[in-house]
Amino acid sequence: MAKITVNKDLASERAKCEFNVEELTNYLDGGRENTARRRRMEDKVLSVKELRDEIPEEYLSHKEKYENAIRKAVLFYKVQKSLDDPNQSDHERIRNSYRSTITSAIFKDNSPLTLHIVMFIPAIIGQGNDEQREYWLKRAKNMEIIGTYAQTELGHGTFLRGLETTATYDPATEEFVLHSPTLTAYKWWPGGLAHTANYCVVMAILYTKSKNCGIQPFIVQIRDEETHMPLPGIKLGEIGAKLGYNTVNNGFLGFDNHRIPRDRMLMRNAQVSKDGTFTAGANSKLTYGTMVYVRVLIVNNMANLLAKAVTIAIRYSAVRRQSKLKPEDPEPQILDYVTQQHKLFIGIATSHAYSRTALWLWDHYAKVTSELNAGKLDNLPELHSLACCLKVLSSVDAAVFVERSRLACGGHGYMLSSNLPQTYGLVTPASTFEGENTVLLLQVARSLVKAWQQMLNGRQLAPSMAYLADQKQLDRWDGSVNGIIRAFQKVARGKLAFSVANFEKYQKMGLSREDAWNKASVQLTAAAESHGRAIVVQVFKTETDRIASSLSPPLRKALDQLVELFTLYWALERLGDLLLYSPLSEVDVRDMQARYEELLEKIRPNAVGLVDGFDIRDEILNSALGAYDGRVYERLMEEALKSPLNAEPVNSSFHKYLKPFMQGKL
Ligand SMILES: CCCCCCCCCC/C=C\CCCCCCC/C=C/C(=O)SCCNC(=O)CCNC(=O)[C@H](O)C(C)(C)COP(=O)(O)OP(=O)(O)OC[C@H]1O[C@@H](n2cnc3c(N)ncnc32)[C@H](O)[C@@H]1OP(=O)(O)O
Ligand SMILES: Cc1cc2nc3c(=O)[nH]c(=O)nc-3n(C[C@H](O)[C@H](O)[C@H](O)COP(=O)(O)OP(=O)(O)OC[C@H]3O[C@@H](n4cnc5c(N)ncnc54)[C@H](O)[C@@H]3O)c2cc1C
Repeated sequence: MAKITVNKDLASERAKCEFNVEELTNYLDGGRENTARRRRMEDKVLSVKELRDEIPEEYLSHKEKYENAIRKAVLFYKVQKSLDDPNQSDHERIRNSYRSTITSAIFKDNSPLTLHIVMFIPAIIGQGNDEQREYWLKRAKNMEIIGTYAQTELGHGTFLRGLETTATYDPATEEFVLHSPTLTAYKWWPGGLAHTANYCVVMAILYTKSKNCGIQPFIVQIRDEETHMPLPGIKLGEIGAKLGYNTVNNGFLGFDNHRIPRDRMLMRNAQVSKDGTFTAGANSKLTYGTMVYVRVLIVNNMANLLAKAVTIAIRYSAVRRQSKLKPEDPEPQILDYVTQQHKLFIGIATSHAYSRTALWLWDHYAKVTSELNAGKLDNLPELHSLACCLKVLSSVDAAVFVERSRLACGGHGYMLSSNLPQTYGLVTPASTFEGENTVLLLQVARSLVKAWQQMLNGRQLAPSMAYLADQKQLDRWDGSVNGIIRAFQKVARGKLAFSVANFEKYQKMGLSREDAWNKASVQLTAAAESHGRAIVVQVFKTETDRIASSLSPPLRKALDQLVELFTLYWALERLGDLLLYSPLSEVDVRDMQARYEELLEKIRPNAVGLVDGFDIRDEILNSALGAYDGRVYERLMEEALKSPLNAEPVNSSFHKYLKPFMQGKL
């Protein structure tokens, strides 16, 4: 293997690191064997030359980008399949791939098959009865059919009960008639729907015996399996260029009285019999299960995307020298500016926080799902609330810290060759898809208000809300991590109490329950956000303590510093709340600030080691600024030279427009 020359600043950063980077990687992967397995997979995928782009994607047309993405998606799927361990359960397969970011090496803007894997197959698993699973899963898993999840419409994304697509049962032919009565009823957004999928799970309002039976899932063929032409009665297309996700092939879909057989309604929960009799499921919200599943996955996805962005920005900050700290000294590495450390170290800590939280949530999800399969529904409301609030917080924080990483790279962060703009394009839609964030916070608030009433009635609360029942005030400020976690719980409790009181006050003033809720909703969402913060700091701390206990002291110390930094960062961000709901004094604030600055200083020598520990290969980072060797300037120039405009010294537009214009001839 050719020896790589590493930028000397990066090399000296690596020499300074106080812990063993490989040990950190193994910790993040969940063990040495998992690291080895992940790397083997990466080696294998990256050895396929055809999966690499000859021309940078950004110089392709919209159409070429899609065609190139499809070409690679097919090949990538085959390589992945050849590495699959058939003995793993679906749960293990997903859990073991939580650190896999290899997809990013192939697609800068995500794959057109994402929805097939992430929603179509899970919808069949979660919504299909045993017979339907048997038939459709085999076809979907073998890629004999490609599907997507078609729920959102042009006129409605959030309000599912307001969907306009109808599925009307016709007992005479034992078929459902799918129809889009208006333009706003057109399905709009589903990934892969435009030109990739030939099937989809369509969420539509079921009518049988002239009764609205609510939203139900239907598996619908939309294109001919041979010719790929849209079937009669189906209108399909692409929704156009977007901020990101441009290779995901998001589409629209309209139905003109399109008929499908009765057995195409996914009938795990609710059923329609041949004569049109509707049997409701145990809980109508089980129909929303696919969304819960994806919200859980998003938390992990956000942690990985943030790890990518912060790796790029930290390495760049070690290489980049700018301005002067002291007049007599040379220009320092920008990483020596404490403001730069403040911008970036929180990104490292946040990625750790959400990757720990994601695993914790995934295990919780798996437990509740197995209970649901056994007919026990008691823990569904808590799971829904947790998935909503952790999806919201992870997506908001990832978007903020990815963008901050980009800004921290100055002008070069604006270049597509840094891969930071595209990474932002991948994190920011997560605040909207799978439930718009404000709307999901309102769902969390709804569950908190309910819990509050249960507490007043002396009933036991779900474990993640149990802290609400602790009525004891904090008698003194305890600035330890555990002390701050308790203070965050007091904040969440206090804000909830305040918003419930106002909600009730507005009703007493004569507002309807709905209007009072709307009027109190800014406070309610703030209480929901605080609840989420309390959960994340607590899970981050307890899970790190639990898993890191066997690590070497230097690594343990570095992880404890990240947990403390994360906790202090949010305490300082939320000073107003803490001053209102905890016994925090001005002196305590000054102490916290001093400790925060001390932590930045302690983390500084380990910063490059910490991002190296994420072990994200250059091919995955795809960044001129973030490569392992730190050849930032050389790579920027190499990438610039790939611009098609640099293929010729004089562009034809000079002779056509500029020259006549400058010579007054145009
Ligand atoms: C760690 C492991 C990780 C492994 C990693 C593996 C690698 C995988 C790589 C990929 C990873 C990530 C993928 C990233 C890419 C993802 C691409 C995503 C593309 C996007 C797709 C979409 O966006 S699909 C469309 C999504 N749409 C929505 O989310 C719509 C949002 N709206 C709603 O959910 C509902 O309308 C809303 C909940 C807002 C209201 O519903 P409504 O029927 O009106 O209900 P309410 O009246 O408000 O409430 C009634 C009661 O129902 C309860 N409830 C609501 N929802 C649920 C639910 N889902 N489950 C359970 N209960 C629910 C609610 O709480 C009320 O209860 P109450 O008791 O009456 O109060
Ligand atoms: C990249 C991307 C990929 C997507 N992929 C898919 C897919 O594969 N399949 C699919 O079905 N869908 C998909 N979607 C659609 C996505 O799920 C919806 O955009 C999302 O659910 C939000 O709905 P909306 O766009 O209708 O927003 P709206 O609900 O119209 O929200 C607009 C504003 O109104 C506010 N608002 C709405 N309702 C309330 C309320 N009750 N209280 C307070 N405020 C409210 C929101 O907070 C927001 O500020 C995708 C979207 C994106 C961006």
